Amino acid sequence: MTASPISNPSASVPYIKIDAVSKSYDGGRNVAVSNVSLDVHQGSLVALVGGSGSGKTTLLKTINRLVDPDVGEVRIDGVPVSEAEPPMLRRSIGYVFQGIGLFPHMRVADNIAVTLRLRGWQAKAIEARVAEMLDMVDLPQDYAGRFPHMLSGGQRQRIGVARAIAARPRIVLMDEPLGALDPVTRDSLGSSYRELHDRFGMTTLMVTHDIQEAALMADRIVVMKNGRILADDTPHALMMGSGSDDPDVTALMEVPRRQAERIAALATRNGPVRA
Ligand SMILES: Nc1ncnc2c1ncn2[C@@H]1O[C@H](COP(=O)(O)OP(=O)(O)OP(=O)(O)O)[C@@H](O)[C@H]1O
Repeated sequence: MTASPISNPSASVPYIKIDAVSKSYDGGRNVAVSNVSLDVHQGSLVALVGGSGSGKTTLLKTINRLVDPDVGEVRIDGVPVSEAEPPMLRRSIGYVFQGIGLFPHMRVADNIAVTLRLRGWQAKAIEARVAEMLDMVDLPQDYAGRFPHMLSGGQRQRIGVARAIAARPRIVLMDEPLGALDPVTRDSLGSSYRELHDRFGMTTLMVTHDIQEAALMADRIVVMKNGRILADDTPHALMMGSGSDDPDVTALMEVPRRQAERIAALATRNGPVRA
């Protein structure tokens, strides 16, 4: 029998364990991830941040086996993902990426219901869950009958999030999930997502370029550079400078701290505020 690493999650910690993982491309010339170890505890939301090409997406994909490491191992609830059939593993892990490929010939409702159908849900239950998901991502119910080409980029992105979490997976991997959204929707969907994440006890790894979003949404921020982890701590510790001495991390964490100060100052002054 094929092992199913997330069929029986227990309270054992860490829930996801990335152990000394390395991955390179082009016959070893391009090192994407270099000897990375990371523990993710059940119920936590961890943000992966770092410059372009720092290895965030590659690392994320080792969890649902879109990428298999050259060296090292990923375990979910103690079971190596290498023992799972990739299609079964992916069906049990929510995955959202920017520009997510909705099925163009399928209406929104059917796109959201893909995993539910694969799991054999009854029509009534599917209909109810689709309606709940549309509410969650703040789209009117009559969008259920639309095709993806009838939606804006941001609306498609919201359907991508709805599809990924419709079956309430225990693990959700998000790669720039809120990237195509306007700031108001981005903020609102980010908060709704965090609420659902907590309500349903999901465990989320989220790649984002927005450090402010990471600080506001995540329990922990992992900063990557050149395939390695530079820092891994709570937003508070990193913003207070106690999480890392690395100058890149300090510069990165200065951004939300200074923005928060400038916005707080705006509330008490007239006119532009400079940091
Ligand atoms: N399929 C691939 N084939 C060859 N090289 C790849 C492949 N995927 C990623 N890379 C390379 O691996 C490195 C890490 O890429 P990765 O996408 O993991 O970084 P990232 O931090 O997610 O970047 P970004 O923020 O720009 O999305 C980069 O140098 C990239 O060019």
